[in-house]
Amino acid sequence: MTESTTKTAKVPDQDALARVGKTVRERLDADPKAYKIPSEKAEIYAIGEFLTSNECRKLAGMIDQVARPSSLYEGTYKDGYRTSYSGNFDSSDPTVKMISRRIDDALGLPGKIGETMQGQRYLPGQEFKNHHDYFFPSEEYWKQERKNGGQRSWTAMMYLNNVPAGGATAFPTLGIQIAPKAGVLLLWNNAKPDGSPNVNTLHAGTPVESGAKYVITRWYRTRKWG
Ligand SMILES: O=C(O)CCC(=O)C(=O)O
Ligand SMILES: [Fe+2]
Repeated sequence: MTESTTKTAKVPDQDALARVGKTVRERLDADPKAYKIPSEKAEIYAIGEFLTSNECRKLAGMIDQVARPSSLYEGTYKDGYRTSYSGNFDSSDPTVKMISRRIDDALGLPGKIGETMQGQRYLPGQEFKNHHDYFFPSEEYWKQERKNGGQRSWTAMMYLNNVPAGGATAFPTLGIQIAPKAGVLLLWNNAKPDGSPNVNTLHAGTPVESGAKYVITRWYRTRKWG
C-alpha cells in the first residue's frame, strides 16, 4: 500500500468512534468520582466504590452460575489464550439491568449500544493474554460484528473482589498495571480521539497466583448492539 492510500484508507466507524469517545470523555471529566489514570497514549479512568460489597458478592455468585470455559465459548481465541471461565448474564435479570444502567449513566451512553454484561472468573494459573478489545476488520468475524453494532468503543470492567496475589490488568505498552480492587469500575477508550483504533490499549488479565478473580465486562459499540 502506498503512503497516500494508507492515509485515505477508511477506518470502519471512525466518525462514530470519535463522537462516542468525546461524549464519554466529557462525562467522565465532569464526574468528581472518576479518576483519570495518567497516560499520554490512552484514555483510562477508574471509579472507586462503584459497587457495594453486597453487590460484588451477589454478582460473583451469578458468575459461578453462568461461567463456562472461555476458549470454547468465544471461538475467536486460540487455546491457552483465555483460560478463564466466562459467560453472558441474562439481560432481563433485574440486578443485571440495574448495574448495566448504572454503567451506562457513568459513561453517558445509551444502553442499547452496550453488549450484555459478561462475567469472568479466573482461578490460580488462569489468565487472559495480551489482546485488544476492538475488532480487526480483516478477520472473518467482522462481517458479522459490523452488522451487530459495529466497532467496540469503550470497555467498562468491574472488579468484584480483591485478589490475594496476581490477576492485575496490565497495559504493557503504557507501563500500567491495575491490581483488582472490589467495587472498582475501570474504563478505557479502545479508540484514539480521532476514532482510529488505539494500539496502545493492548492489555492482559495477568495470571492469578492465589485465590480467585471475578470481573464483569461491558463493551460498548458505536451503534445498536444485537
Ligand atoms: O481480567 C482482566 O483484567 C482483563 C479482562 C479483559 O481484558 C476483557 O474482558 O476484555
Ligand atoms: Fe480485554
